[in-house]
Amino acid sequence: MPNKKRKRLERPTIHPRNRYSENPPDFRLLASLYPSFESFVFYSHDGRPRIDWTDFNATRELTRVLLDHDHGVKWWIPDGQLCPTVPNRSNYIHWIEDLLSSEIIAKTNTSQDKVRGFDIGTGANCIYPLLGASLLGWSFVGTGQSLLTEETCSGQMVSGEPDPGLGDILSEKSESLTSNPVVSDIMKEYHGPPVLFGVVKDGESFDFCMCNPPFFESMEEAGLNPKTSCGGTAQEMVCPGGERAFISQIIEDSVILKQSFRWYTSMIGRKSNLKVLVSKLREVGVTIVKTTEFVQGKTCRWGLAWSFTPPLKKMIVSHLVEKRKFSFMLEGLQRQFSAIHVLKSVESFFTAAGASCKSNTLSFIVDVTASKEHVEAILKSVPQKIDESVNCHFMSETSNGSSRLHTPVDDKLCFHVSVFQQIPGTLLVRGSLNHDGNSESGAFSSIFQQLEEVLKKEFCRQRPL
Ligand SMILES: C[S@@+](CC[C@H](N)C(=O)[O-])C[C@H]1O[C@@H](n2cnc3c(N)ncnc32)[C@H](O)[C@@H]1O
Repeated sequence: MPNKKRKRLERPTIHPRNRYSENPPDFRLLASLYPSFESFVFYSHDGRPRIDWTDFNATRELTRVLLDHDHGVKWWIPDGQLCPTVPNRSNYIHWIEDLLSSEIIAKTNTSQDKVRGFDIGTGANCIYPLLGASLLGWSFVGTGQSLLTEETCSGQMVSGEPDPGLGDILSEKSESLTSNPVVSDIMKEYHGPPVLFGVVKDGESFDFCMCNPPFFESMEEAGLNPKTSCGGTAQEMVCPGGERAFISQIIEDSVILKQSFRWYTSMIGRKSNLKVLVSKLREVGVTIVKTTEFVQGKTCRWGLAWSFTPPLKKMIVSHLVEKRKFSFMLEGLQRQFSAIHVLKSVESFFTAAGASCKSNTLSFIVDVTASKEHVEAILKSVPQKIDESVNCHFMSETSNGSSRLHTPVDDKLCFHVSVFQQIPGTLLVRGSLNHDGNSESGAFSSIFQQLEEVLKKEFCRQRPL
């Protein structure tokens, strides 16, 4: 099979419970049912019905008819506001549903009968509360600068009578979005109105929060995709520092609010930001991190979730996927460096934490033995504070649902790291555990990720984001 094709097949796809996963929207049927939509549908040479994705009116009409036809929701947004795509946004809702039903962390007593969510930045379109309520019966509190005035927002939700519950799903909090002096000292990158801390009331608790953040730093950056027209005003799309600053603020707020939310989650638009934010979570002492990829057509986004709720250890064991070998590439190696420099740096990385190392410069291998204390020292070697009271478990989820978990090591860790030349300017670094063991595998994975960051910083040319 040609490489390109195989790659496409291996990509994660739409969430299996997404109602459009087996049956994508049927434009022909919708056009026959909704004359207002019919005028946007045209037929290509092969007879397939299409719409012009660069036409805001067409995408808005599609969203309107899908919400009406498949969710019983009457919906509309004014010209130019951010227009959501229903199948895409449903993926995030189903992922949260997975998190809530998984038994990775303890259930809390916030989880009464009805799931209670908090939508950061509901926007004029109110899409997440609408989908969460219509698909799963959840209730929401929503916040946002561009949340529509009460009459428009509730008008969107209740005018279609099919779901009487929808009127209750959203209580608005936009009035809280004034600057808050209490939080100003913790805002390092983000300089906007409060996000969670200062907005959530004392004693209030939620099953989860979710966020589709203002992704961009400027409107120029936001207008980069000429192939679609989803609208979006500056107030909806832009914040100083972009999504990285915004989600960093959610993380900092979560450190204060801790178990007020069972799960903190956010969508992320750039993979490079995912890595940075996962590192940040590692620093602040969360108990668990989960990541996922949302793919829908040509759009790819990432989901990040974390919690301060204690993990259920027994359940965690069953989630473990043992892995003894890890590897990464060092691409764009700066000219003056070669495999030997990298090998030396690998050795210093481990000896600096007290681990013992034996290098073989002929075969480009370093043998490492690290005690529990050395492992802890390596994991703490990231600058900035770490909450030492919490054992950290980092999980990432791949398209096939497998998970990686990083638990503290019980005894000592023995492994070797090899450096291979791939092509000029590119090295492969591979780490292999010398023996089996689940907890070793978890800790080793964390250490290896850290090693990757350090080596990339030291040896690779930084690409502009
Ligand atoms: C990309 S839009 C997402 C809108 C909608 N949730 C969606 O998925 O289409 C980001 C939203 O965050 C809002 N926002 C910006 N700063 C905020 C803050 N400090 N608190 C809450 N919402 C904020 C913006 O006004 C905007 O509506």
